[in-house]
Amino acid sequence: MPEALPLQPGDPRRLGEHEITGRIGVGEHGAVFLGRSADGRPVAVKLLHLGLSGRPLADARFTAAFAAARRVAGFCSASVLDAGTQDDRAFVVTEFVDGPSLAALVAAEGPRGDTVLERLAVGMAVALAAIHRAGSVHGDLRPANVLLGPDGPRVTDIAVRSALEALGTPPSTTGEAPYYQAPEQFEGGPAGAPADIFAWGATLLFAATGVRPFSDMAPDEDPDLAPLPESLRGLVGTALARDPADRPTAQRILDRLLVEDAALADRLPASMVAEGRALAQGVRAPQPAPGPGPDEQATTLFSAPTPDTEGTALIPGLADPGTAVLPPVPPAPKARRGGHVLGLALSVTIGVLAGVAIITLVLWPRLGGGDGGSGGDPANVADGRPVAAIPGTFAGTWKGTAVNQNSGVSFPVEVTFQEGGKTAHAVYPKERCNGTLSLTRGTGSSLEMALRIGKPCTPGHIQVTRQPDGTLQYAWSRSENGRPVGYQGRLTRIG
Ligand SMILES: Nc1ncnc2c1ncn2[C@@H]1O[C@H](COP(=O)(O)OP(=O)(O)OP(=O)(O)O)[C@@H](O)[C@H]1O
Repeated sequence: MPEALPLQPGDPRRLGEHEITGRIGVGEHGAVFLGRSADGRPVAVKLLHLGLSGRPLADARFTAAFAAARRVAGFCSASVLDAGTQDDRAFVVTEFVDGPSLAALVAAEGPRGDTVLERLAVGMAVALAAIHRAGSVHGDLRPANVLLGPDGPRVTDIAVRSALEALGTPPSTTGEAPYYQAPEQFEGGPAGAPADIFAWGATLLFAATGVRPFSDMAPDEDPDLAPLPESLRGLVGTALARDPADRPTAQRILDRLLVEDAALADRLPASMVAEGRALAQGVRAPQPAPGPGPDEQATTLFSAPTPDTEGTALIPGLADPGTAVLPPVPPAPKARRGGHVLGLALSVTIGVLAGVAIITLVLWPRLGGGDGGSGGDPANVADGRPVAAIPGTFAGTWKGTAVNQNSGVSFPVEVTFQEGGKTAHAVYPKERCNGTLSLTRGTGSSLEMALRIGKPCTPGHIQVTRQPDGTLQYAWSRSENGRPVGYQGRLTRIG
């Protein structure tokens, strides 16, 4: 089984048919657990934060939302294996993908080069063509939902957005989702197949530049397409058309990239090309059996030399996403918790670095001459030396979404650190709170800070910890009536 962090008190031990064995991470809508299916395969189980009480027919509505998605097969998507409800919560089970998300990799290492962009373009289009062909819609394609597995990109979270909508949850206006949404979605229109195509283009531009191409408002300017390889520029331009009718279908994208541009097809794994061409022609290709490691074709092609310096740059290791998570609430006294949690994260990290990181290095090289990314130096994430002031690796403005797992409430957080300072500035935009974080003690990789903040926000203890994927874990805690309470989230550097 892949590595994951241990389960916490209160975490489920079983969801549906699936044994739950560890924690992978927490997102805006749910916690993702590592599980084992009845046949022993590793699976990822997303348990939504949302409670179901008071939502009539929640079980039927939720499972129906995945009916079409469960028919999607293909090696560029994380297949939906099951969906259901248990103890007032809804869960969805997908194939486990052993690799970081595109968002995490770009945050840690910077933009990707042409070869990777072409693989991503085709891989995501293969996934979308299969999803649309099955009569489903992704609804929330973005860099966090593209996992970079050993055998290629895999699109995950298929139909989760429509399942949330089926439960009466309005589309998220916080977090990352709005930055990749098509104009029609801002006008309250449906997230149909053309919206997925818009998100395909926006996600590729993010991968090419390392920054989001649009703001969280309806896109109103044409983005600069120059950072994309010439092979993708025209297609991404039309994918980002404001009128959904002007966008190509996923099938048309595959036709252009794999049938009309044979040179591009020569640079990709043969299995990906075969599946893409079959989908372009409206037939289903034979499905490759999902394998745990890099297949022969993928390895050959992903490690092929390229005109730039891709593959030669030594990228510090990235760990399994599971290492990037701390327990939601400190279960033990503070001093022990810091050491225990960090030690735990490190031991898991060390265990997987040799596997995932080496595969990631070889298969997902960055742009030659890139700036090394905005996420600091993940190789030194284990820096346990005490510090008296904020280290340079924390400097900058970081943004993300925190989740209170007890209440299920999520909210955005923004924190700005200055190198050499002893305080940092925290903003909770939704609550309109500004606070000051004062360093109480810390190491090169983890800072303990006291948060002073006015109502409606609450002061408390903050622990900010650098993660192997270049993000920061931001955990708030305090004791209420002798009981620890807390929230936490992952922050990505934005400036
Ligand atoms: N199928 C999967 N296999 C392996 N890891 C996964 C899978 N799905 C999600 N993860 C990992 O689990 C963690 C949490 O994922 P999640 O989807 O909740 O994050 P998010 O996209 O930021 O949040 P949300 O989708 O709720 O807005 C991430 O590290 C993600 O890479």
